[in-house]
Amino acid sequence: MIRQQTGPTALAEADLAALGSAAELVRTSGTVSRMLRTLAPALGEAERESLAAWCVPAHAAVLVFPTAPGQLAGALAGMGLAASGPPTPSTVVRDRLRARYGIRPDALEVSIVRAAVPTEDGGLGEVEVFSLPVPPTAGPGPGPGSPGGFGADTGACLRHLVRRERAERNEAHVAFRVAAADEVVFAGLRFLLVERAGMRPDGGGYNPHEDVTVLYFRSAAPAGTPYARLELLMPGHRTSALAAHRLVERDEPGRTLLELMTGAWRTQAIAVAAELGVFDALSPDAGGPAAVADLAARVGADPDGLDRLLRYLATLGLLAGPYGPGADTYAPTGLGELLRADAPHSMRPLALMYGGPFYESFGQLLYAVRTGGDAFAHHFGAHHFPYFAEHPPWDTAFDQSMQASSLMFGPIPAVVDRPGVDVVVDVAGGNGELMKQILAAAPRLRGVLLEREHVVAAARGRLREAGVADRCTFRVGDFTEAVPGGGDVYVLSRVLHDWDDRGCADILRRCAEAMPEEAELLVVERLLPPDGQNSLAVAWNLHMLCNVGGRERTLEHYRRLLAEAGFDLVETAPLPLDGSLLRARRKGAAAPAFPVPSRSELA
Ligand SMILES: C[S@@+](CC[C@H](N)C(=O)[O-])C[C@H]1O[C@@H](n2cnc3c(N)ncnc32)[C@H](O)[C@@H]1O
Repeated sequence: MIRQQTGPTALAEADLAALGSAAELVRTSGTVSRMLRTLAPALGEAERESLAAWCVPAHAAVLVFPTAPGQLAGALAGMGLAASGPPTPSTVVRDRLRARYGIRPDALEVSIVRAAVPTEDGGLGEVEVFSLPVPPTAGPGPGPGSPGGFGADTGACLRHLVRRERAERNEAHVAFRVAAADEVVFAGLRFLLVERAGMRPDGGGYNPHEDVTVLYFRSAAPAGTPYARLELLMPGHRTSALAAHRLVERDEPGRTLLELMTGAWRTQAIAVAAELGVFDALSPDAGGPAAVADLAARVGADPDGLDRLLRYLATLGLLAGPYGPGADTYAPTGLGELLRADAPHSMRPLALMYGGPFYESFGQLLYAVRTGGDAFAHHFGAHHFPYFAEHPPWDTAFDQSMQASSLMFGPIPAVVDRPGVDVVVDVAGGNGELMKQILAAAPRLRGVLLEREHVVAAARGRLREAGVADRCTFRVGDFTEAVPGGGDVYVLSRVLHDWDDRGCADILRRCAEAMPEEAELLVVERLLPPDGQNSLAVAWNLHMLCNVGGRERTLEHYRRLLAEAGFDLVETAPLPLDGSLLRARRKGAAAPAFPVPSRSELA
C-alpha cells in the first residue's frame, strides 16, 4: 500500500492524493483493456481487447504544484518511489497552460520527473509527474471563472491556475505505448479512440530525444474526471499519423455541436423540399436540372427562400450545385432522387412523416423521457394508430412510409419459398409490400394478410397492382383477439417494436394459439446492440419511446419474450438497413418443418 507524507513542508494534500492515485493506478490496473474500462466506457469489450492487443500501459501522469524545492522528491520517497533521473523541462504542458491561462511562459517552469512503480503482477510501470513550482499562496486568489491574462498579477493568475487545474485535472493522463510500427495499426487505434470511444484529438508531436511520436486525445468525460487525457506513444517519427490526427483536430467541437443541435433544421429542410416536390421538379421528365428562378416557378416557391433552401440541401449532399452560368443551377444527387415520389422505394412519405406529425411529437421528447410515456399520444390526444386512422392523409402517408424501408425485406422471400411451405400468414402486414414480394417471387405460394380495416384496403390495392392479389386472402382483424390459423409460416414484421412487453406477449400468445404445431414464426426487427455499438436501432429506440410507446430490443430480450410465449428462437440472420430476421418455432417441436437456409443464403 502506498504511504503518503504530509506536513507543512510537504506537497499540498490535493497533489499528494493525485500523485498517490496515479501510482496506485499504475500498480493495480495492469492491462490496457482494464484501464480502458474507465477511460473509454463507450468502447465495447471486443474493441477494448483489440486496442489492448496493440498497446501496453506506459505511464500515468499528473501535474503537481510544489511550493518549495524537494517537496516532490519527498512525496515520491514517502510512497517508496524515486525519480529515475533529473527533471527535464516540459514545453508541451507549459504551452498548453500558457494557452489556457494566458500566463507568461517564463512564469511556467514546468518540468517532468519519472518514477518507476512496481506493479501487482510483478512488472514495472511508471508515473510521470509534471511539476510547476508556485510561490506559497498568500491569501485567496481570484475565483475559478476569472481570467488570468497578460498584465494581470502573475501570482494571482498562478493561484487561479492551480485551483482550476486541481479541480479539472486537465493534464492528468494515461499513456499507452503502441507495440507495433505499422501505419495501419496507428490508423486503426486512432479510429477506435476517436470514432468509437468519442475521444477528441488534442494535438501531438514528435519527441526526437526518445524517437517517439505522441498523439494526444481528450475523452468526452466532464472536467474533473481523474484521467480525461490519453496519449498514444508510437515508435519513430510518424508524419502521416500526426497529419491525420491534426486534420481531425481542426474539426472544431463547437462547430460539430452546432451541426448536431440544428439537426431539426435538416429534418424540416428535407421535408419541405419533399413537400414542394423539388426533386420531382428536377427529374428529366420535368425538365431536369434548373436555375433557382426556373425551379421556383416549377414548384411555386419564393425564389430567395428556395435559393437558401437549395444551398442548404446541397451542403447535406441532396443536391449538386450551385453551378452553371449564373452559379445558381441545381441537380439532384442519388441521395436526393430517393425523395422523388416515383422513385422505387421512395423515401418521400417518410420525409413527410418525420417533418410532420412525428416532428411535432418529438417536440415533446422531454415528456417522454421524464415520464416514460408516449409523447405522440400526449401531444395529439391519441396513440398514433387510432390518430392516423382518423386523419386519412396521414394514415396513407404512414402506410406509404413503411414502404420506404421495405428494402429490408429483400432476402425474406427466399426464406419462405421452401418445400413444405404453402401458406404464409403476415400478421399486421401493413401496406402489403412484404406479402407482394413473397407472392411475386414464389407463384406456388398463397398468403393471408391480417390488418386493420383501412390498411387492408391499401394492401389489397398494392397486391392487385402487382397481379398477385388472387393468391392472397385479406382478413380484417385485431391481432390481440385472434390470428388466422392454417399457415406454414407466420410473419411479424416490425410489429413487436410498436408494443411494450405485455403487448408483445398478447400478440405472440395469439400467434401461438393459431399456429399449427410445425409452423415457423419469422420476426423482422432491428436489434438493439447489447453494448455501445451503433445501429439504426439506437435512434429508433428513442423514436419508439417518443412516438409509439414501444421499444427496440436486444436479441436476448426477444429470445425471452418468445420463450415466454412458448417459442424457441432457432436462428437469426442479418437483413439490410440494420434489420434482423429471427426464426422461431414452438418449444419442443421435433425438427424444422422444412430445411433452414444457411446464413449465407440470407445475407
Ligand atoms: C409498423 S407497421 C408494420 C407493417 C408491416 N408489417 C411492415 O413491416 O411494413 C405496424 C402495423 O401494425 C398494424 N396494427 C396495429 N394494431 C393492430 C391490431 N390491433 N391488429 C392488427 N394490426 C394492427 C398497423 O396497422 C400497422 O400496419
